[in-house]
Amino acid sequence: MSKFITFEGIDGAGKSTHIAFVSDYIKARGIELVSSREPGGTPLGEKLREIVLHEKMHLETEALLVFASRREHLAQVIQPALARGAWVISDRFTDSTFAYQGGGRGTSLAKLEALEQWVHPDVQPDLTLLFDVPLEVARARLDATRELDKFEQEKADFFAATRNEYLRRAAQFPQRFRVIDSTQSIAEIQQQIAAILDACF
Ligand SMILES: Nc1ncnc2c1ncn2[C@@H]1O[C@H](COP(=O)(O)OP(=O)(O)OP(=O)(O)O)[C@@H](O)[C@H]1O
Ligand SMILES: Cc1cn([C@H]2C[C@H](O)[C@@H](COP(=O)(O)O)O2)c(=O)[nH]c1=O
Repeated sequence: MSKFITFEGIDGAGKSTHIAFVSDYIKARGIELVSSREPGGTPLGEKLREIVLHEKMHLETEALLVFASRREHLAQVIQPALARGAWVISDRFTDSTFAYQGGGRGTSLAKLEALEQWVHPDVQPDLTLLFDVPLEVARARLDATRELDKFEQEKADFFAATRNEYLRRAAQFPQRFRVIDSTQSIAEIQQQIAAILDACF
């Protein structure tokens, strides 16, 4: 049976580091896997990603654009894959919108819930891995690696509110969220993820 798995966390929490591991772990069981990301995942979505990550805009414009990218992603990639029985992993999904646009920017959660109902009333992840770290740890990891985009340049308050909203949602939806202490070593985290995935097979 198909599964939809999402990876979440503040920038630098380490989620991208574990996607290859999860991908190999699932494929080793002979399962067809589609690996994607948001914003993006389709040619149109990738164009929207460039705009969202680099242009300044009204906070609600930003929320609308990430949901526009998601609508296309669902139609072109996620829903067809799930319908044929494949597993899908997505580097970010709607929890990112609640955390970044809702928690970080302060867009009304009721408006985001309305958009969620519009764009994917019948689709929710089966499993969401939330990579959780203190802001300073995430920031140090980012500074060590790359040029920062619009979100990554935000201040500590923004990321504190983003992280809080993630943790609030994890408490709200405990059946699908698994919170991973991402201050652990990569090997320890992989061991924890393997145990979580084993429960899905
Ligand atoms: N558990 C860990 N311990 C030490 N370093 C880590 C750990 N996890 C990730 N890193 C390092 O931190 C940096 C950021 O990791 P990664 O790109 O996976 O973060 P991310 O959460 O995907 O960030 P973004 O959302 O901005 O893409 C990388 O250099 C990675 O090697
Ligand atoms: C899906 C989604 C993403 N974002 C932000 C969060 C990140 O800062 C970037 C994506 O970068 P990554 O390195 O690929 O993680 O986009 C957002 O603000 N809202 C969303 O819905």
